[in-house]
Amino acid sequence: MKRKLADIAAMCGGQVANADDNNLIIHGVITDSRHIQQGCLFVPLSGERFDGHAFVADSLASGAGAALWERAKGNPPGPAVLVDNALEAMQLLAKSYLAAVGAKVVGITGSNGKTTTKDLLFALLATTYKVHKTSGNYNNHIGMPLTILDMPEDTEIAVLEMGMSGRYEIEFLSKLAEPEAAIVTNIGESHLEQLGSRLEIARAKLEILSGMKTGGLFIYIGDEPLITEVLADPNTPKPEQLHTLTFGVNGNHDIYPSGIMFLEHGTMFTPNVGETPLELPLLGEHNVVNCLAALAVARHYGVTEANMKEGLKHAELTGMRIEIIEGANGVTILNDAYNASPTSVRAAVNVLNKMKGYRNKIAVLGDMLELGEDEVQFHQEVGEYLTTENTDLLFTYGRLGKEIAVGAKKHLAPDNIYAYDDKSELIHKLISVLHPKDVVLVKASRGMKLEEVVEAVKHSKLHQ
Ligand SMILES: CC(=O)N[C@H]1[C@@H](OP(=O)(O)OP(=O)(O)OC[C@H]2O[C@@H](n3ccc(=O)[nH]c3=O)[C@H](O)[C@@H]2O)O[C@H](CO)[C@@H](O)[C@@H]1O[C@H](C)C(=O)N[C@@H](C)C(=O)N[C@H](CCC(=O)N[C@@H](CCC[C@@H](N)C(=O)O)C(=O)O)C(=O)O
Ligand SMILES: Nc1ncnc2c1ncn2[C@@H]1O[C@H](COP(=O)(O)OP(=O)(O)OP(=O)(O)O)[C@@H](O)[C@H]1O
Ligand SMILES: C[C@@H](N)C(=O)N[C@H](C)C(=O)O
Repeated sequence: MKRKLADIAAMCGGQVANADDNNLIIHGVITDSRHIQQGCLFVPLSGERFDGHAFVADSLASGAGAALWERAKGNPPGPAVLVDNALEAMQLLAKSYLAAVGAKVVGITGSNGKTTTKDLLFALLATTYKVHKTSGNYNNHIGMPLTILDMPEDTEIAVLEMGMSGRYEIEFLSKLAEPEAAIVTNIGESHLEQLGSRLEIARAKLEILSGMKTGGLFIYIGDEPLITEVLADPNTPKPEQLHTLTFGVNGNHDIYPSGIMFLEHGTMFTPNVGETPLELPLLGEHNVVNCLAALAVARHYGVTEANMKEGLKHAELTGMRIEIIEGANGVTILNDAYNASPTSVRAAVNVLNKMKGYRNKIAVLGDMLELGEDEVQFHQEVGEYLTTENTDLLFTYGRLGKEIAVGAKKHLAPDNIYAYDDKSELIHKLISVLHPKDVVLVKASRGMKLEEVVEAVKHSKLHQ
């Protein structure tokens, strides 16, 4: 975003203070004083550890053109826009800027697959339009506004990931961004602790309808009865003249794959709505499902089949989502360490199941967080999902990971199950049994930071 200081004040309902020149041109919005860019607007947010106001003077000294400043904090230390609440002002600024740019918005939510689907949709649309997308996982009440404020002035379509861990968070995001099209990827168990039930998760996800434009397009996974139930509920806020499309792997959806071939480093399939076989640079049937949702939106915006095929070839995917890493030591790693829930762990194990020609299939699984009171049962059920078909050796990490080991005893021999509370001990034992022809799946919730295991395995010298 590039605007005059006075215009920024008008856009966010603030007042300019301490400025020599109200027409000072501001480039971009930054919330971290450690990453100031010359001429930016510094926005002081209050978080769990800091109040950003403490860094306003430093930010201005480092080159920020101006800062938002909450009136309750007294006099600003330099050029500022006075507001009541910096975060709310930043959100309002984002909404105003989005309206000025006039980009069409596609909102993406769901328990799993938001980031992957966002990356795939960007790849498809970018063959035909000027597209902006959420970077990384910037999908909440701070990240999405920052994504919008980072959007180039000539953006035609903005693909915005909308995350939540409580009710009405997606309603807020949807009403801020006013999507013309929206995707719900699935209803899993993520953040069940806060929502209490999968029905509540479905209700939270379908809040994305509440801000949609009239005549908008809602695309959702057709296999999920909870979505169908909430969509049919007359109390679910939705726009006038809403169009809907369903996607899924079996045939009774609007868009489905008419054939899936699992390759070594990707997946090939032909969507029922096209003639052209598409090659997806991702493993797993679940990623074919994600791609179907993206294809539905791309078709809606007139992207040709040839461009879709080309777009997928060049898709830039966010790492740590079943990312294939070929270690120098010959070990193949499936780095799925970004996050985990029962649904996503099963999806990853299904990938392991289809991998052939490896000496050992090794699963390194850790705690799945925020699952609520049934967390032990969820972990044991994941353990029971492991069989000698999909897993030769199981390593678990964490208090709840131990429960995966308990469940795994249903099908795996006890000698093939190793449970650890200490990550370095797990790594030491894992490396001692690794062989160049092994494949290792690494997966747990974000809070478990299992990427440390990935790094260790990637760089280890094997003993065998
Ligand atoms: C506010 C903020 O951005 N904080 C980030 C910061 O945290 P930190 O611990 O450093 O400090 P504070 O938050 O207390 O700092 C307040 C501000 O002060 C700034 N500051 C600090 C020190 C300093 O020297 N100078 C400064 O200017 C600071 O920059 C703050 O602005 O850094 C952390 C590490 O990088 C960040 O993790 C933290 O980010 C918070 C958590 C955040 O929400 N960031 C968003 C931009 C974002 O989108 N992050 C996503 C993750 C989003 C997410 O978890 N989504 C959920 C679903 C939604 C759940 C929702 N209920 C929620 O609350 O998020 C999901 O499941 O996907 C990301 O980073 O991936
Ligand atoms: N459709 C799906 N069904 C099940 N698991 C999925 C699906 N899509 C992605 N996953 C898995 O879910 C995890 C998160 O993927 P991704 O980051 O794309 O989703 P997300 O919704 O953005 O996640 P988060 O809410 O944790 O940020 C990864 O392990 C990925 O392999
Ligand atoms: C990414 C973050 N919002 C998240 O999903 N948290 C998981 C449950 C974790 O903390 O590991």
